[in-house]
Amino acid sequence: MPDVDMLVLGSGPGGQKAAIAAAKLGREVAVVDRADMVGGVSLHTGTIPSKTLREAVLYLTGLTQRDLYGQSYRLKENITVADLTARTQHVVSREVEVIRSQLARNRVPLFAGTGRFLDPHTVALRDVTGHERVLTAEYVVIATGTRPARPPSVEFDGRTILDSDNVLTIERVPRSMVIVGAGVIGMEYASMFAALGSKVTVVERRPAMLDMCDVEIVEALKYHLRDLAVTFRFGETVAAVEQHGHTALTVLESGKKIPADAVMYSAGRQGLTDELALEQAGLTADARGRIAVDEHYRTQVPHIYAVGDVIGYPALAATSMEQGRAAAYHAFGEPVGRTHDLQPIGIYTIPEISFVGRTEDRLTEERVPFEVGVARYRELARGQIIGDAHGMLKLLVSPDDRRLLGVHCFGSGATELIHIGQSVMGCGGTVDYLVDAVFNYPTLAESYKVAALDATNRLRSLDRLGD
Ligand SMILES: Cc1cc2nc3c(=O)[nH]c(=O)nc-3n(C[C@H](O)[C@H](O)[C@H](O)COP(=O)(O)OP(=O)(O)OC[C@H]3O[C@@H](n4cnc5c(N)ncnc54)[C@H](O)[C@@H]3O)c2cc1C
Ligand SMILES: NC(=O)c1ccc[n+]([C@@H]2O[C@H](COP(=O)([O-])OP(=O)(O)OC[C@H]3O[C@@H](n4cnc5c(N)ncnc54)[C@H](O)[C@@H]3O)[C@@H](O)[C@H]2O)c1
Repeated sequence: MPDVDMLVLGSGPGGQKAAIAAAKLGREVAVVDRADMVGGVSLHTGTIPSKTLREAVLYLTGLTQRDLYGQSYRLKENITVADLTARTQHVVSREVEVIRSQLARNRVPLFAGTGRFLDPHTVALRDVTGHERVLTAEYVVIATGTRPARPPSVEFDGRTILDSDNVLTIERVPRSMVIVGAGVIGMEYASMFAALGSKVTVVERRPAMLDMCDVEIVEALKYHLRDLAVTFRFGETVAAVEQHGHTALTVLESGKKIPADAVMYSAGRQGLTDELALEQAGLTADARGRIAVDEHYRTQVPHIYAVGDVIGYPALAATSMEQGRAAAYHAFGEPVGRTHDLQPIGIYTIPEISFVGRTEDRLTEERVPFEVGVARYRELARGQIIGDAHGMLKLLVSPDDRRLLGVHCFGSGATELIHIGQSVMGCGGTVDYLVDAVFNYPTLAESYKVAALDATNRLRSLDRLGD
């Protein structure tokens, strides 16, 4: 008899939800993680601290209030790191408590330490003192996440040369900053530091950024960030970063040199699989430490599942949670619905971006015809009230069956608003539902009705031509 039905390695969003789901099905389950990492990267260096920091930046700089109270409006003149991080510690410790108590009341023991395979059903758990205990399990879920990828030639010191882990512990807000990599992490931090008044330069190897998003929205984001003095260097690769006292000099392959108070690397992440002794379980990881899985999150060893960032794209907290639940349900024969195509993406840049479904570019590539309906916040009463003139909602509608193919949102509340579109899409609703629905007024949600009317007006012109 194995010691537990399911052993979960990692207590981030994926691991937590796998464990709770298994416990709710009446199974014996245990979770292993370092005592100081309960809640995972999501809680300690990723989602939660970065979003709490963003909230503090928006509040203290008054950035989003300037259209209302004037361009010089600020809540505080000299914003310090202490001002910015005051809430973070509180939020993180409360969340750790929530996770611990959720696990405890579902009778899921949390072992402090890290796990490594001894064989496909046996894991050695090692705590900080080096003490080891061995646990056997019928099923294992690997939810060990990722760490920032660090090029070996760059000497990270946590003061001037940083990654997204130690950017949270900087001593002062840098006057100038280079951000390497214009992925989601890079652009979220570029937005925050630009809002704080740092002179930010973003260096990105590719010719564009955030290519999963709507092109028009990415253009709008670039415009806003340029307005906050962000410089973009697309199609440029960082060759080296040199430290000169308190200044870091970023050298690009093109020969350009950029001096700055700080450099932050956000050039991808590496799966945390090197300490798992995967070979003992008959598993392997790719060069970026990722583990391959099937549609049920099973690895090539069928009783071992892998979920969350360790399996790669989309590498989000929300998707990791869902993968964890799906893996546990699959292991114990519980049916699980699949909503893969309708996972929303939320990017907390300033302003924020969110979307669900396909982009115009993808639909065009796939030769799927669509019509567009747009609502601009400046034409909504709520947009005027909150002083957000740049926000927009875009619906992509099929002219054949009038269903929504994609919803793209930019500006205040985008990451919340997107769920209206997600629900309509998930229930197979058409644009006509949104035309007929009555929304509270004045709200930003009203943008759905305005965009739906815009789309149907265009569809009507097409229909008339057809007649
Ligand atoms: C700066 C930043 C901002 C982000 N913002 C967002 C956001 O706004 N929204 C969003 O959806 N996502 C965001 N993400 C992504 C999100 O944090 C991840 O998708 C999520 O944390 C992945 O969850 P996970 O379950 O894979 O585990 P993780 O959260 O990565 O945690 C893995 C855990 O496994 C543990 N572990 C590692 N090795 C072992 C071992 N051998 N034994 C036992 N335990 C082990 C680690 O200690 C860690 O606690 C952000 C990420 C970063 C870095
Ligand atoms: N809001 C959110 O949902 C959220 C927020 C943050 C992070 N995340 C997740 O975290 C993951 C990691 O994000 P990320 O931004 O670190 O990685 P990424 O892989 O998405 O982006 C890294 C970028 O760096 C560029 N790059 C790499 N080396 C370079 C070099 N030497 N010079 C110039 N450019 C270089 C790459 O071309 C790439 O565009 C993502 O998959 C994302 O899903 C999600």
